[in-house]
Amino acid sequence: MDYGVVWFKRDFRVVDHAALAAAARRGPVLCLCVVEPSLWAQPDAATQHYHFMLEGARELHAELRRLGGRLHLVVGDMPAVLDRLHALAPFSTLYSHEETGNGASYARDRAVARWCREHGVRWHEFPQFGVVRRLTDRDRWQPAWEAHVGAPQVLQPAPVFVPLPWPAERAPAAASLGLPAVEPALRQRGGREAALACLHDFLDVRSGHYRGGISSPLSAPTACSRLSPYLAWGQLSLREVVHATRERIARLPEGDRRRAGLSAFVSRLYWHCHFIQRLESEPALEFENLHRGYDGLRENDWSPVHFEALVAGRTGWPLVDACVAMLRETGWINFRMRAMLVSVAAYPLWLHWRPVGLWLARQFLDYEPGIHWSQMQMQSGTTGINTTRVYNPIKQARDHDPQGRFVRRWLPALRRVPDTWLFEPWRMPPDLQVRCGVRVGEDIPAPPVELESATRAAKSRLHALRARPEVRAAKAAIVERHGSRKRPARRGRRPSGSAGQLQFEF
Ligand SMILES: Cc1cc2nc3c(=O)[nH]c(=O)nc-3n(C[C@H](O)[C@H](O)[C@H](O)COP(=O)(O)OP(=O)(O)OC[C@H]3O[C@@H](n4cnc5c(N)ncnc54)[C@H](O)[C@@H]3O)c2cc1C
Repeated sequence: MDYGVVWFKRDFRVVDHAALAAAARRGPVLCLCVVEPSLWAQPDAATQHYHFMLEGARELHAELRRLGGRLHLVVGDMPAVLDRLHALAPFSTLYSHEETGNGASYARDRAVARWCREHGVRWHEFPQFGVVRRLTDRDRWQPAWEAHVGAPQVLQPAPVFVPLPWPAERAPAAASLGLPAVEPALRQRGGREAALACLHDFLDVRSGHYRGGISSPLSAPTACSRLSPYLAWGQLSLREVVHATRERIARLPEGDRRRAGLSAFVSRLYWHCHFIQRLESEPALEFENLHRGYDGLRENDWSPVHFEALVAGRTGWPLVDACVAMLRETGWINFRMRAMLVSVAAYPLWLHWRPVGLWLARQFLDYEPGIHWSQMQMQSGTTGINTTRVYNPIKQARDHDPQGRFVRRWLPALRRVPDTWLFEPWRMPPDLQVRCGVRVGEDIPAPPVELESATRAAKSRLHALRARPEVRAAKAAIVERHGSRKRPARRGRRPSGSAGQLQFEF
């Protein structure tokens, strides 16, 4: 009996699942979730990702049980799994969503495509986001995004299920995949139920605080949607979220704060796919500068001392260290604080984006390679098409945590530091350090570099490179291939130094 294999990757849901629907329309289906040890051994993989994925898989399994089937979990590298399955129970078609993942998942997909060709199996892949495979013209991207999110959700015909021809396997423990034991104690939980609760809570209530609430690390945890891990792991479909949001906007009265919040939120969903499209079109950007003219800028200056201070949350700049502490406990921080962390790493600490990005990929529960690596490069100044954005952690603290509530929550030693010294505690006079019982260099670290001069030196190195004729000349091609067309600059009147998505505001 012929059947189709539905391969669930980062799309653990039944709702709006094009691959499952297509397979079920054609005949019996076998639903597969493959734990691939070689992917979990990658340097961007983390225990929290694995557990979040399994939480989603468990709920998907329960959902498929209600439909009369099950999700079969198998451990092994995908081509080997397909070999085994095909030998025991031949099938003619493989169904999945397209994935724009890291280099290892891209190589794996190519190996699967090869396997399919060699075994006469058709592989049908369906877009999961508004990302276009083999996009030839960036001008066509925005209408394609709108067409994807505006299309009706895929209706699910009742599938007929086929069992796996070998006994059920258990998910391996994270440790046996080489993943560390620790994960953020307060991270979001995976699964469709938590995802829907998060979505509706945001649509109903929290979106009223989105505008004005997303920048401060104090208000952002509730003002932001917090949907990123559910989108990254496909426990919600992007289209489902856009539809629910647009329907809600249409029902809200004029002047309701949620309307503005939800409109701004939809534009973030557009950026979500815009950045993933960059990696889809340029897979090398995970490893190489998007603008190759910036090669050599930081590669040869790696400072383990700076990196260790950052990762340990011991840079001495309170807002930076508090963000690292929050990230360690929760697996999430807001956009502005992510950008600030990377900016501090890239400018005063002069660290290359790749190792910093690997560390952050493991810290972020919502790690989405396309957004992540594009943002790492943008905030480090190596895309060549974005304005240099440098976030001063002292100014950010004054603007977004003026009373020091955030830094004192995450850095207990600062609770004893008087308000006057909160933003620059390393400057406290020695007698005051004794009186408040906080010694710089012991209870709190001193910054490894002087912020202003180190940032100034970093910026001038970057600007010197950017001014070179060959670097300037190569910019146009990158804008053409990757620049956003959302708000095009008026013909012949570009603000100086701008191109593509310079108007990207946060
Ligand atoms: C260095 C750096 C790395 C990042 N890495 C990731 C990542 O791995 N995964 C990830 O989902 N986001 C990443 N972001 C973008 C952004 O910080 C997160 O999407 C956001 O903080 C997630 O919280 P939220 O869902 O509550 O966001 P909301 O503000 O509620 O946004 C809604 C959704 O829009 C998308 N989105 C929001 N901001 C952006 C943005 N700037 N670019 C692209 N998409 C956006 C996300 O899917 C998000 O879930 C990164 C940002 C920076 C500066």
